[in-house]
This record gives sequence, C-alpha cells and structure tokens, in this order.
Amino acid sequence: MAALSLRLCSSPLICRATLSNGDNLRNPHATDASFIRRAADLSEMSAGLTSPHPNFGCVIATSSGKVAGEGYLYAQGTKPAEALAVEAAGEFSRGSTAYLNMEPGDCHGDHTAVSSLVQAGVGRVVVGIRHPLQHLRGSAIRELRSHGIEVNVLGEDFQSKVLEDARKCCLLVNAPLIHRACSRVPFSLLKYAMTLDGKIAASSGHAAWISSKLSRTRVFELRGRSDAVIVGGNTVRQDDPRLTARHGQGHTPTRIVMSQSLDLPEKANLWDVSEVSTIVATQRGARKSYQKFLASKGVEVVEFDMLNPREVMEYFHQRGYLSILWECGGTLAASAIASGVIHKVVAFIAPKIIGGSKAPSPVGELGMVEMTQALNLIDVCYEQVGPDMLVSGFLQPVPDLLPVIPSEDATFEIDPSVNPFESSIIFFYKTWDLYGSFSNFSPHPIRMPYGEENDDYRTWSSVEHYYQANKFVGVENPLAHDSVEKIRTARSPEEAALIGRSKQRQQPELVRSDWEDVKIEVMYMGLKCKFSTYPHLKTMLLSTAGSVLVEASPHDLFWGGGREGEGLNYLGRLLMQLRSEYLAESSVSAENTSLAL
Ligand SMILES: NC(=O)C1=CN([C@@H]2O[C@H](COP(=O)(O)OP(=O)(O)OC[C@H]3O[C@@H](n4cnc5c(N)ncnc54)[C@H](OP(=O)(O)O)[C@@H]3O)[C@@H](O)[C@H]2O)C=CC1
Ligand SMILES: Nc1c(N[C@@H]2O[C@H](COP(=O)(O)O)[C@@H](O)[C@H]2O)[nH]c(=O)[nH]c1=O
Repeated sequence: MAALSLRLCSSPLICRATLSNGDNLRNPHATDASFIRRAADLSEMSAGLTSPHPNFGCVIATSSGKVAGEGYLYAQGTKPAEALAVEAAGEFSRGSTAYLNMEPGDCHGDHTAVSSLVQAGVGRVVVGIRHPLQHLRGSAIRELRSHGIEVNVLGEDFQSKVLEDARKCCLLVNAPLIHRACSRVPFSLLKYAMTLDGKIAASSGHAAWISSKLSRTRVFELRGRSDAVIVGGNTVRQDDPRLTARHGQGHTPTRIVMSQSLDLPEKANLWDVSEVSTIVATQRGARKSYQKFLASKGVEVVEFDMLNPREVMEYFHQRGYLSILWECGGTLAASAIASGVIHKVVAFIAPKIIGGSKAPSPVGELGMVEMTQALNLIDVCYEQVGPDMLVSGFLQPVPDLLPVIPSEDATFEIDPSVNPFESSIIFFYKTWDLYGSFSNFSPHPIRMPYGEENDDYRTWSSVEHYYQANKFVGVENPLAHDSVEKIRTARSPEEAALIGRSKQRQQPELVRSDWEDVKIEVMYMGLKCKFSTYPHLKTMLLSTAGSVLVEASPHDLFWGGGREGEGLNYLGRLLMQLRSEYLAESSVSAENTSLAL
C-alpha cells in the first residue's frame, strides 16, 4: 500500500494528503512532507484575499512531531504567517521546526517573517518552494541561514516521492503567482456545469440550473478566489448573469464580457456596477453609440484590434490580474482552449439527461478529428458535491520553479521588443515589484491624526487606509464616523480601498465637501509620514534621483500614468516632490556641516 492516502478536498485547487500512523517509521521524509502539505492547506485559506500577494502558511512543529502553532497570511499587509505561528506556539517555538509552503518575500526591507522565526529561536526551517519572483528569490533563505538556522528546501536538499508530492501542493496553491512570474497571461480556469449527456443548456438555451445548489456555492467560492470572471456575449444575452461571489465572504471579482458585435441588451445585471465593476472587451470600432451607453452606466469598454482570448489575457496580465475564471459557453471556451490560455478545467457533472442534438456542449469546435488528438488532463481530482460529481484537472502543468524562472526584467532583456520602459523612468505599481514600496498600498503603518487640525493620532495600517478614511473625516454624521473606523480597521489596503470607494459611490453625502480640493494634500501627508518613518524607504526614494517616477497603473488616470502615458501620474509626482524636498534638506545639512568644519 502507498504510504500516502490521497484525500479529496473541499478545494478544487489542491489535493491534500494525510499520513497514516507508522508512515514516519517507513519513510524518513514523511513527517516533513505531511507538515509542508499542512502549511500549503493553511495558506490556501486566504486564496482570493491575498492577491496579488502569495498565499503563505506556516506550521511550527516540536521535535516530537506535534503541531505547536500555525498561521496563514490573511491578506496583503496583514501579519505574516510565520509571526502568527510562532506567537501561537509561544515557548514551544524554541528549537522547533518551521514548515513554510513558500519562502517569505521579505520585500521592501520588511523582515518580519524571517525575524519572527529567528527571534523565536526556531532551529530548522523547511521550505516547500522558493519565492517565484526572482528579485525576492533566495534572500529569506540566505538570511535564515546567516542566523545559523538549518534551512532545507524540498527538491534541493533532499528528494523523494513523498516530498515531490508535497512540493507539488505548494506549486498548486500559488499557481497564479508562479504563472505571473514566468508567463504573459494570467492563470485561467475554465468552469462549467453539464448534464450527464454532456449538455450545458437545453436546446432552447435555458440552463438554470444544471448543477445543484451545493455545487453552485462552490462556484461562488471559485469566483471569490479569482481576480475576474469572464463570459461571452451569448451568455449575457441568454442568461443575464450576475457573476458575483455570493457565498457570504471575501472578495468579489471584476466581471469581463467578450463581445465582438456588441449586440448586447440595454438592460443587464452586469451593467449594474454599484457593487462590482464590469469591463467589456470588444473589437475596435464596434457600435460606438452602444459603447457610449455602456460608459454612461459606468461600464468600462476596452477595444482590441484583434479580439481573441490571447490578446485579451495579455492585456489583463498587464493590468495585474493573476487569476481568471472562465464561465462562458462552448463557443468562447473552444476559442480560449485553442489559444492556449486555459490552464485548468473544473467540470460539475449533474446526474441529469436533457438530450437535444442542438443543445450546447461545454467546448465547441476544436478541429480535432481523431481521439488520439484529445487533450488529456493531468493531476485529475474527483469529488462528489451533493448529487453532482466534480472533475478537475490541468490542461497545462503548473510551471516548475527548477531551474530558475527568469524574472520579467530578465525576460525583457531576452526579448527587447517587450520592454515598455525607458531607462530614465522608474515604474512602480504592485507592492511586490522592485519599487513596490512606493505604492500607497505597501504594508507600512503610519501614525497620523484623524483630521488636519486634530491631535488625536492613530495608527493606519497603510497610506491607503489613511487616504480612504480621510474622505469621511470631519463630516457631522455618525455614519461618516463609522466609515472612518471601518476603513481604519480594514484588514488590508485592498479592503480599505473597497470600503472607501463603495461608500463614496453609494453614499456621496458622507464624503467631506472639500475632498476634491484636499485629496492630493492628504495623499502627500500620508506618503511623507511613511517615508519619514521608514529610513530604508527614504534611502530607496533618494536612490532614484534623476529618474522619473511613474505609477504604472493602466486604469487609474489620476494617480497613475495610464497605459500609454495618458494618466496624470499624481502619485509619481508627489513622490518626486518629496524626493526633491529630501534632497534639498540633505544638501542644506551638508552645507551646514562644511561651514562648521
Ligand atoms: N452550464 C454552464 O456552465 C454554462 C452554460 N452556458 C449556456 O451556454 C449557452 C451560450 O453558449 P455560447 O453561445 O457558446 O456562449 P459564449 O459565452 O461562449 O459566447 C459566445 C460569444 O462570445 C463572444 N466572443 C468574443 N470573442 C470571441 C472569440 N474569439 N471566440 C468566440 N466567441 C467570442 C461573441 O459574442 P458576440 O456575439 O456578442 O460578438 C460570441 O458570440 C447559453 O445557453 C448559456 O445558458 C453558458 C455558460 C456556462
Ligand atoms: N447553468 C449553470 C451555470 N451557469 C453559469 O453561471 C452563470 C450565472 O451566474 P449568476 O447569475 O451569478 O448566478 C451563467 O451565466 C453561466 O456562466 N453555472 C453553474 O455552476 N451551474 C449551472 O447549472
């Protein structure tokens, strides 16, 4: 009998494994493998909330093989998994082994993850996979080793079948980020519900519902883990879907519609963007009057010279999307598979027969004529969900991290045609990028007062928390005060932004009347406080002297630079203003020193 017994898990993303008693005796690596799997399982609890941060989990195990503490990163900017796990383990951390599904990022000079393990006296660290982004890769491992801690990386320091399986779990749990590091399209999952006779709707086009309520709740969870959900024009016309995550928690993805004709209804649930945004991707020049109508509803329209799944995915990759859920019908699904942008398939199969020779099926024409041409799924999982069967598997393997995947920068060096940057411009955007700590979303808490003339200082978890809360500061309404508190205590900058933006949209009466006049100053004060509080950030800012700083947000045309430099780049401008103030200060103090000598 195999030492590992695969257990079908609640998550369609990964298959977990449990060890039976006695495995440890038979296989010396069984304990390490089992704890790494546990760390991967834990890390997955934050899926959808951490994006674009990786999912991190940590298990602290004593020398007798007992779990003393565990933790996972709840969301970007919250306490690292390692710090939570050693806190939970308390004194048991000393001499223990820490299991991490992924090497910590320790970006922006924030060494909390590593230092909490060092300070807690952990004796050994086992790492599932190294960090996939090359500029972060290996530095936490080196740092831990420099403190005399033994660090073992699966697949590098020792190898065996059980460890290889455990390492695979670590790759799967962060598949979107790993794809981000080595490809130009987001990680895409095609999901559909079909009858036992392979239909996704009746011949009339009616499809509500094929799968059970329980299965559909699982779909809400899948949506909650994705950055965006995508459908084709026909699904909008037939189903009038909402495409929201309604399982009661977490994040709601952006909705994307691909339509060449723009022959879409005037009334549709997707055009209600009060809770979540919708983007329509279309062919350049299609129905301009309808494009205007969509814009008037608050729906963003993006035109493509060639509307096909690959172009659309490359575009959303550039916009920072890591994971996409395809919930389209067979026509678009076939086109997406043929373009090679689908990585994983999740099929809910309901024990029903609807028949109908014209009833649609999940994947349209792929041009294959022989069974030998069929695409074989790999790492297939089977799970019963209520009355339905859930079959999932990968169309393409998650890229392996061995050997080292070139970073995006290195890729640009290899293929200069994709280098969009000039050397005198420094772009920053996502917090985990090289200059990501320049972003107002970077996880650097600041101490700032509630309002300008207020000495009631509070800690704000990021500049974004401070900025969003200031929209409602000083407004004589208990609901405005309540909004400030909700934003201040939001668990991540993304959550703070979500609350701030939706309150502003839904209850504009709560927003201070001078907001448009003061918002730049508010952002400036927040940034100034951040760079003054963290000397290493100030040093980093000063090191960019001579370069233009641009927030590379393609869609925020006020704070960011836009896709083709059409944005106002106020965030970049404020940072350059701050930098010149710091440079002036340091030249004055150098002058004073030389005068004193
Ligand atoms: N059971 C299930 O899981 C699901 C069932 N369905 C059902 O499926 C049926 C709709 O299926 P289907 O017609 O295949 O709908 P799709 O969702 O695949 O939409 C097809 C449309 O996508 C647009 N499109 C844009 N670019 C492309 C491209 N490169 N290739 C292909 N299409 C493109 C076109 O819209 P346009 O014409 O506007 O230009 C096209 O007509 C409905 O009955 C619906 O209820 C749908 C989703 C899931
Ligand atoms: N019919 C069908 C599905 N259909 C998909 O769900 C969409 C509707 O989502 P919403 O409007 O948010 O409830 C629909 O347009 C299509 O993409 N999904 C399933 O899990 N099971 C089903 O039986």
